[in-house]
Amino acid sequence: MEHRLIEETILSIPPLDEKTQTKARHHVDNLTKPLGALGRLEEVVVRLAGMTGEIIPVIDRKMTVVMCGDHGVVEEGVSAYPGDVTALMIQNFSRGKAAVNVLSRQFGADVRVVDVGSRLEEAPPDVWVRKVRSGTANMAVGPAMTREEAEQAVKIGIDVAKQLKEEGVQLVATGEMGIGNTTAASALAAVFTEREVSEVVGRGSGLDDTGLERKCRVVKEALRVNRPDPRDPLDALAKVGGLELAGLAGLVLGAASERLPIVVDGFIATAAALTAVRMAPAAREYLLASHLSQEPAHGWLLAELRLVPLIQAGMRLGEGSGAVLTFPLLDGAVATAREMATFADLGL
Ligand SMILES: O=C(O)c1ccc[n+]([C@@H]2O[C@H](COP(=O)([O-])O)[C@@H](O)[C@H]2O)c1
Ligand SMILES: Cc1cc2nc[nH]c2cc1C
Repeated sequence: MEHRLIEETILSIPPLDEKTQTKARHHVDNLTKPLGALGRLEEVVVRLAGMTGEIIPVIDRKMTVVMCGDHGVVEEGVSAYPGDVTALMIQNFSRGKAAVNVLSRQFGADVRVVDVGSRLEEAPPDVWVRKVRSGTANMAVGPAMTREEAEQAVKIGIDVAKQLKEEGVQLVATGEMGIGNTTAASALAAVFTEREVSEVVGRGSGLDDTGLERKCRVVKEALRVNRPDPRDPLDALAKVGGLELAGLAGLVLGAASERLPIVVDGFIATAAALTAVRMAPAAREYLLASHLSQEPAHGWLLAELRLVPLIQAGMRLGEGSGAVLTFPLLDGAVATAREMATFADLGL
């Protein structure tokens, strides 16, 4: 089983439960409000019903998984921040002091930090250390990692999803931390959307104009040197992806196979989700898009996934912060389905 974990997981992703979905639609349509008046919240309830198989879904136990990894390509000067910030932020997550921790506390969710490939040598005890390697290699000169390493990181993500299911988690959010990872996400976006590099590269954590130009050149060079195959998502992940991106792709596959709803965070998390969906189209059905990032290519990735984000707040933080911000909206949506009167209750 172990060596076939990825294939088995892909094959075990069930389609949505259409009967339950139809019943949920019927229930929502009979609530005491004009038809469709709760807008996207209605769609959320109906989709969650199809994913979970419950007419009124229960999503009380939510977990944000923050996958962490470092990027060799940072040595090309593609980030506004030094690579050391990845390790510092892992410690910050562990102390509960990052934005994702604060927002998760605010909205009653938990955070699980998984180090798939940072350069941090000794992680705090609550961090799940599943390190495939200490950072990727510089994709501008060769592949970021081997195919085997990418597979290993995907398997880690699948395992994490299965463990969360066993713990009783009912919804997962995809977070990431990795200085340089918008370069990897842009490269994957170029591969999967076949758009020009200049269209898919943005300022990441805050590059100036010179930095942005340099980042474009580096992504072009990485694609020229590695020639990632758009029909082979694992090849693309290995050559121009990242360890936390591969981990998140695995998390999406694993969560979908367990019928767990997945709230996708920003640009990097969406690039990972699209990679997972290219591996397993059925996984798409389990995704909810949280917000629209400031990164210019995020909208195109969401369009590829046929997802519409719930929030536009000009965010570009990552960590799962945007996904966690949707939790009160999701809870509100489910509460209306659970607690509102129907027209039949009013005798109509
Ligand atoms: O999620 C987003 O849309 C997003 C957009 C820009 C930057 N980030 C975060 O910033 C880091 C990557 O930025 P950079 O410039 O180092 O590639 C990484 O840790 C991400 O979590 C995240
Ligand atoms: C400080 C900092 C925090 C982050 N959180 C996610 N990406 C980040 C990037 C930086 C630079």
